[in-house]
Amino acid sequence: MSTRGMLIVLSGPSGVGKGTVRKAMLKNSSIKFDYSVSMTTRQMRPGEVDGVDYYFRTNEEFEEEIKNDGMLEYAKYVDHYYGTPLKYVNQKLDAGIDVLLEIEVNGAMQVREKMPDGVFIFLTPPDLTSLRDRITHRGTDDEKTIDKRMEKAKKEIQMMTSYDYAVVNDKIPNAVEKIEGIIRSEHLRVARVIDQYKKIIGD
Ligand SMILES: Nc1ncnc2c1ncn2[C@@H]1O[C@H](COP(=O)(O)OP(=O)(O)OP(=O)(O)O)[C@@H](O)[C@H]1O
Ligand SMILES: Nc1nc2c(ncn2[C@@H]2O[C@H](COP(=O)(O)O)[C@@H](O)[C@H]2O)c(=O)[nH]1
Repeated sequence: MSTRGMLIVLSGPSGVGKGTVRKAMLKNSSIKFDYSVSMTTRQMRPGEVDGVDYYFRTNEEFEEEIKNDGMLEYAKYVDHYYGTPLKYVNQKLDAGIDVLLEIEVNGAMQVREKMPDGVFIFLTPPDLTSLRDRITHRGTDDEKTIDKRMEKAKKEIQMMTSYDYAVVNDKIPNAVEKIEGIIRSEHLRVARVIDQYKKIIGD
């Protein structure tokens, strides 16, 4: 019997660099995981691809998914729905593959309730000025939206105490190295590997 995959939840304020760090890990790292593509009702940004960056859906379609118990978690963030389709996550975990979710804090707390053996990592900015600079330089949001995201960010950072780990994204390679270290250590937890030893030690 293969061991169930590990669920890794990466949260942190919008613009802190979650996507950048995840892409760096998928490209270079010896750590293997699949990324769960979220569903959202927000507008597609230039360069984004449906099914790759998000599943872009209407409000009605999203609410239908909720009604059909199709979401592991969902939340409203700055006027739009965001959520994690449940089926993909379960399929991968059942196949022994680690899955990474990149989600905001309210959704992460729903996942904590449903899948408490997940690993919950909070990515923080070095400070709020750098955070604003990152969102601004990304060039995807107008000033009003940036203000809303910064207000959210302050509240989200207060939620860091509900996570298992905090990683500062000062430089991308530093953050990647720390997250890789967390994942490696988490794989060694006795609770995760005990099934493999049952033949030797008995039940
Ligand atoms: N360590 C870093 N130093 C400087 N800039 C960074 C760093 N990490 C990411 N960035 C930049 O910050 C911007 C936001 O990064 P990214 O889109 O990955 O954030 P995010 O947390 O995934 O945002 P969202 O949650 O809104 O999708 C990008 O322009 C990215 O290049
Ligand atoms: N609760 C969830 N939050 C999600 C999900 N996918 C993304 N997000 C978070 O939303 C904000 C805004 O994202 P953006 O792409 O519009 O900048 C950010 O904090 C994301 O992490 C999800 O499935 N569930």
